[in-house]
Amino acid sequence: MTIPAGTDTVQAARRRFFDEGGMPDGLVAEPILRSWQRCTTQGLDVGARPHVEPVSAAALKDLHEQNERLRRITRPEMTALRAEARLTDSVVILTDANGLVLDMVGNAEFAGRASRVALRPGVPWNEDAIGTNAIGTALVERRPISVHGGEHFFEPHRILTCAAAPIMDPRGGLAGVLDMSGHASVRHVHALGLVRLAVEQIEHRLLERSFEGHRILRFQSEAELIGTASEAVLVFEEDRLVAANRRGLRLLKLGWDALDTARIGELFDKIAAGETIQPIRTRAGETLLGRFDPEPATRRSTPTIRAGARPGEIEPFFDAATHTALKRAVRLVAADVPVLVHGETGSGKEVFARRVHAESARSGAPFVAVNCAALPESLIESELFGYEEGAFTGARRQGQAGLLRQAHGGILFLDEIGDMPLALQARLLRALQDKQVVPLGGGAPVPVDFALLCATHRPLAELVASGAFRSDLYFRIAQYVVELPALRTLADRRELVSAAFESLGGTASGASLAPGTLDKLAAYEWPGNFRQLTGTLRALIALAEPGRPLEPDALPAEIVATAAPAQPTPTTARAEEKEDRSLSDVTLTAMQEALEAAGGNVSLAARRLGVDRTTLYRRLLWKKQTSG
Ligand SMILES: Nc1ncnc2c1ncn2[C@@H]1O[C@H](COP(=O)(O)OP(=O)(O)OP(=O)(O)O)[C@@H](O)[C@H]1O
Repeated sequence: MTIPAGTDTVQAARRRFFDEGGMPDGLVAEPILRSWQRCTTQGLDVGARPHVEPVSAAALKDLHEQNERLRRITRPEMTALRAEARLTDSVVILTDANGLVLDMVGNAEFAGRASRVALRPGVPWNEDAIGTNAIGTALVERRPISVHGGEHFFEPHRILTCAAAPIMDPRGGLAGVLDMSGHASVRHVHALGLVRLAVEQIEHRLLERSFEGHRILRFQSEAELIGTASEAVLVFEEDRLVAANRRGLRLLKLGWDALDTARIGELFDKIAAGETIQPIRTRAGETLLGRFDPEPATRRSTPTIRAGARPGEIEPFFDAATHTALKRAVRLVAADVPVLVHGETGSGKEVFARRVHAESARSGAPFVAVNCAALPESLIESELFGYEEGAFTGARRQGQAGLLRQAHGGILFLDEIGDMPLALQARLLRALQDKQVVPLGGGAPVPVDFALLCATHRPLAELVASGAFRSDLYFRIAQYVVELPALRTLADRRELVSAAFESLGGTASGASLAPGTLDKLAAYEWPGNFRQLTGTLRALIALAEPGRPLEPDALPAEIVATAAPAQPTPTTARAEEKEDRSLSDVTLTAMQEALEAAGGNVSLAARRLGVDRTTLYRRLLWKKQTSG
């Protein structure tokens, strides 16, 4: 049954349940009602203020260290969803297995509001303390859930709309929760779909990295899904099932209690050993397709960080100019010439870099991607250069080799290089020049050999001019610059949308786009570029109902509102004038102060001043020239 979740309905349900002590049957979803019941049974007072007890900064630091693996494994999804969250005025949250918020990224303004109701790092959002909320309730229910406005137990939380999914480890334990939260006045229709897909990727990676050397069976109803994050996976020790992903258990109608007890012979008719995909028959009589991973002894040694495309990633498409740039970049990498990839966020800089790696002679060695903007400044140095035993409090016993050394033989991809702190730029330059790494805490220099690709969405040359980026490092890394186009500049977006829908498995899964929906998608300018396009299409595919084309009302509001393709029009010019006017109100001192406070980060300073970045640049350069 679909539950209408309008404000009035929820209010009626609240009155019935909390004021009259009755059952609001059919007025709220069952998981919400179950949660309200749990909260009242354990004595939470709906009229009181929620009891919030944040941990201290030191305890949060410890928790970050304890959850280092989880944080590292979820980083790609956090980064991808962060861009989505910025576009939808929301935040992405990672919690530990107890619902304690470890990290929060996304829209800074909403993060500020969320923090007023204690939705911030260091605060546990479990049901016991906070009442019904997506994080805590997903943990209890052990399944994805969204909690909107007044469905939250406590009154102050009605400003939130949250979608969360528990991250399960391959042994059936809870590893953490991924959540997207925004303001309840905006319904984020795709948030739950996005969070679920992200968690599927995370769980897949958790499993991949945990069971090397075991017998691993991968299966699905369609061969194309094997090898993607949508595959079902079972892990056996000898013939005993020891780990699985959720899809693997679901396809066999098993629960987590099957681990350590079920034997392969009880689950399937005899499966031939071998690495090729073959039909396999479950004991329940269903025929699926599957294959075993190569035996550990015959397996090539796997790099620490996987090469090529990310799991579940689609085959990228490139326009003709980008395709030519790709071929050139492959040749330059072979000649040891560093390449800088420039493009707006989501334009595919990392995808491009991975493709260069896949097509290069270094494809058999690791591709190590480092997002310089995602790492806290204090961590970048130790992550990149590694450290010796006991280099600092909290350092691991045996020290750590660092990412530069992990890239040995392969490609090091420094994403968002424009965000690297100045002090570290000097250290990086030295390592690149000397082709050796000196770990933190001393120790002998270690020679390294990797090809370098860097990427940024920021105008590096201008950062050099404003002193925020070292010119010597710039000339070292930007010997060849590839400019990736923004999607709005591509002439045929209709073809692009159709190809992406196909490639994401939309058609194969029985989904289709109504003509009006395709028109809207093609007319939209995609400010988040490929990331936003693929994210939106993935969410649409997840929402599709068999046999019913997706109508425009399934689209996010900003896409529905799209009219004819927008060209740079007088409106844009007017907007620029307006920005210039608002900037004239900002004094030079305020500009300089904002720039200093932002550590030389012009984008950040511009955001804080509420003006466009390029306009701020123009003013700064103009000021430089006129003051000699
Ligand atoms: N050429 C492409 N073809 C198809 N999909 C793509 C392509 N490039 C990027 N994508 C999709 O967009 C997502 C974002 O790509 P990527 O991480 O490479 O962007 P980016 O430019 O590095 O973004 P950011 O600057 O925000 O880090 C990818 O996960 C992928 O799904």
